[in-house]
This record gives sequence, C-alpha cells and structure tokens, in this order.
Amino acid sequence: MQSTAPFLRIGTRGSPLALAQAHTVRGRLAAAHGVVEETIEIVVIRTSGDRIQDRPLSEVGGKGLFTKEIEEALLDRRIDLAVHSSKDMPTVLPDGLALSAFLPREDVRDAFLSVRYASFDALPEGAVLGTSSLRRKAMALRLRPDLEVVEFRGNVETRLKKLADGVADGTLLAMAGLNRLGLTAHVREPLDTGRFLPAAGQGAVVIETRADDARSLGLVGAIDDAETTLCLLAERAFLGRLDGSCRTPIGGLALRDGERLTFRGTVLSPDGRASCETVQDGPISEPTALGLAAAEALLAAGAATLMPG
Ligand SMILES: NCc1[nH]cc(CCC(=O)O)c1CC(=O)O
Repeated sequence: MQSTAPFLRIGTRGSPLALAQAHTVRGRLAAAHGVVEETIEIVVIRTSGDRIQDRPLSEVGGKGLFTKEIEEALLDRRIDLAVHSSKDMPTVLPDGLALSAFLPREDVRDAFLSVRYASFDALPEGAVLGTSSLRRKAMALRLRPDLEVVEFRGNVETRLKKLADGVADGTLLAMAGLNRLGLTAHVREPLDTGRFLPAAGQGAVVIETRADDARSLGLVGAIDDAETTLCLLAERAFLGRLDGSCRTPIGGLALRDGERLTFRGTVLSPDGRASCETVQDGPISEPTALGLAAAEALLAAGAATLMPG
C-alpha cells in the first residue's frame, strides 16, 4: 500500500484531557480546511511531568516539565503543532517556537467538588481540601484559614478517584477541564472569579508551532480566536513580569469589554494570610502593556515580599 504524508501531525501529552484537547483541535482544523480527520495524525508524547508523579510539581521544577519533550519534537520536525493547556505553558518559550493560535476560551472558573458538601462554604471547620495548586491552596486558606490542605496530584480522573475514596472532603478543579472530559456531574459549585481568581491562561487551549513554519501558521490561523488571543497576551505578559514558575500563588484574568480589556490580578502568600490585588483596564490594542501595568501595580503594592526568595 502506498503511504501518503499526513496533512499535519499534532503532538500532545497522553492524559485524557490533553487527548480531548488535541482531538478538538484536529476536528476544527479538518473542518476549516476540508480534509478528513484521519489525515491529521495525533502523536502522543510522554513528558517528564507525566513520569514524575510522586512529588509536588512546585518542587520538581514546575511548568516546563509538561512541555519539554513536546517542544523537542516540534523543533526536530517530528510534529507540526503542539496542543497545550495555556495554563501549563511557561511564559518563555524555547527559541524558534511560538504560540500561534488559541481556541475560543472555555469557562475560566474553578469548581468546588465534594462527595458530602454542597458548597465550599458548607465545608465544616477543619475539613480537608485536596489540591496541589499553590494558588488554589492560598485562595482557599484566605477565605477559610481553618481548612487542612493536602497534596492532590495526578490527572483529573485520579483526583476525582481520590475524592471518591475519601482522601479529602473537597477539591478544586478547573471547570474547563471537567467540561472537556464530560465530568461536570461531580461539580457542586463553580466558584465566582471574584472570590477565586483563575490562573493566567486557565480555560484556553493553545497551539504552538515553529515560529518560521509558514504553512502551519497559516493553517492554524484559520481556527484562532481573536478575543482569547488578546486576553492571553495580557495574562502571559502579567505572569512573565511577576514569576513564570508555579512557586508563587498568582491569579490573573483578562476580559474583553467592547474596545477595552479589563484585567484583574492577585498575588498571595502561600498561607493566604497576605495578598495584594489590582484591577486595571486598557484599550484592546495594547494587551501586553495592560498585563505589564497590572504586574507593576502589584510589585508597587509589595507583591515581591509575598514571593519566595
Ligand atoms: N494543571 C493541570 C491542568 N491544566 C489545565 C487544566 C484545566 C483546563 C484548562 O484550564 O484549560 C488542568 C486541570 C485543572 O486545573 O483542573
């Protein structure tokens, strides 16, 4: 049988969430360019982050762990595109790579999940909250200093299993991931962004390509969402100025309102006792400047004193 080169090769991690996102991108690209889905190959790549499951992510070196091997495959031309959760992307990319398109953003909120308790506020005194996110831990403790927070690593399904097994009384997960996996039945309450500011990039799927790959850039441009791109430019500039790693509890969210972008950002101490917050707005033509201005406002308000040295 004669083999033909695939139309495109998409690299992705092998977790159910990553695969769901890669399949969504494949479906949209196939529809936009009138090719059958089978001509777009999905290449599963195991990353360091997938291998290291026994230690908190913040200790083993943070976000780049989930992208390194996929980015190497891009640079080696073994794949044409990489699909990621924006939230997991470092703010600085390897030379030669670029974030080239964002899908329309999903629900940006965190959700509260529990077997027994109907809402976050209904958790009893001293209840156990499972999360491996420094941001979620700090935000939960800010509202409820009495809670006991335990480490909850693994993919979304693993965390739901731990919850069902009674390892914790409740957990917090992104609505976006639960929606993409069809697991919203477990959600007790989506948390208002005024109380739980999401991570920069939460809810947005991004496509990374080689910066000079004109063909792939053109193809993914057809499925790019302009509003999500604007918001993510602001959020990534904000995060990059403050701390690209995941060792500091940081929340940041840009929203479009007509010709303006509004930005809310916060930095917390790990125990949630101290925090600073800023709200800024600017024209949609200057998303990066807005993110940087929000970061500068937090630094001026003492955000650096909340961060680990
Ligand atoms: N760090 C894991 C991760 N990366 C992206 C999402 C959710 C999907 C998204 O934000 O787009 C999740 C799971 C979670 O935080 O619940």
